Amino acid sequence: MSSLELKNIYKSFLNKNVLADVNLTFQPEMIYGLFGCNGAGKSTLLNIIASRILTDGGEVFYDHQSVWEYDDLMAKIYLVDSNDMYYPGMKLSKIIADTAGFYGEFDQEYALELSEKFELNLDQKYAKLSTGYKTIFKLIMSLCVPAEYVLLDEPVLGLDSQHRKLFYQELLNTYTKKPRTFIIATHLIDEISQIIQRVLIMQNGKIVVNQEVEELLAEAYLVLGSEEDLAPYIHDLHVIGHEKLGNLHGYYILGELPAELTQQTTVQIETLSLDQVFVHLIQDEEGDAYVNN
Ligand SMILES: Nc1ncnc2c1ncn2[C@@H]1O[C@H](COP(=O)(O)OP(=O)(O)OP(=O)(O)O)[C@@H](O)[C@H]1O
Repeated sequence: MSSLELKNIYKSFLNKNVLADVNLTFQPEMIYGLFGCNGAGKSTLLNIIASRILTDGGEVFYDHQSVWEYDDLMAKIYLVDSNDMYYPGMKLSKIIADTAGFYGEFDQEYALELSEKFELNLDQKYAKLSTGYKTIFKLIMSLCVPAEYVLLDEPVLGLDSQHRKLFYQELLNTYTKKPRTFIIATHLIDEISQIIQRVLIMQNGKIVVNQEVEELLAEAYLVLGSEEDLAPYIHDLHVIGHEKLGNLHGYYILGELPAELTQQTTVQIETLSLDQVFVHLIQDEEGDAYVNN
């Protein structure tokens, strides 16, 4: 398996820059979370990688070959989003059989097993499925296709919590048995923080964070204390957020804390969730200081 390399990707709609010189390498066999506020450019980026929309500049390479020039390379990339990909009148069992015929190594057995787990009746026609079950069916297909890069744009939209949990479990199961790359664009950051290995954050069409989740969270803190206690340290730290409750100040910080500060008995230090890091980082004008491609 090779990495997928995005080089100098530009895209604008109606003279508005949506992607501005995106350079990024997706590693094989890695689960990525792709986060960003509404309109940040996540779907545009995934659609470009999957060749569903054209760029205004730049290219996507697999093993140094442009994926848009070779059909066999395109089969290595599979995108699931809110668009319906199937003929509405077709039975699910027929869609599975046809997909298996198209992709030689489609895991038909696993598709049937997942259909049972999700209680999906394969005799139904696609058009007759509820919104949630249409999503479930598309997700089942995404876990069974032999693509090396599976792109999931808001994959659990419309799924109840039990089905979301089951999907995350199955994604991890299939990944463990057959590692490949999943890129999951979602706003449900905390829900997937346990399954992703690397976090990508987009802001205004740029990747502003590209880091191992563990590494990012290992140095993400909320430091609580009085102004008097904290003032000597704060100016040397990367503060991404600040809150004040009466006399108590809370500073959201990325980076190593000075030992002297951590030893203060009147200062309280808490670790942050990925969602907390995202919320504060995205508001922080210096967010792009964390680019780490
Ligand atoms: N076909 C299009 N025509 C015009 N503008 C578009 C088109 N597709 C996307 N845009 C614009 O591009 C910007 C990025 O949209 P995109 O859907 O990529 O963002 P996103 O990060 O996926 O957002 P969300 O989290 O809301 O799904 C938005 O301002 C959007 O309005």
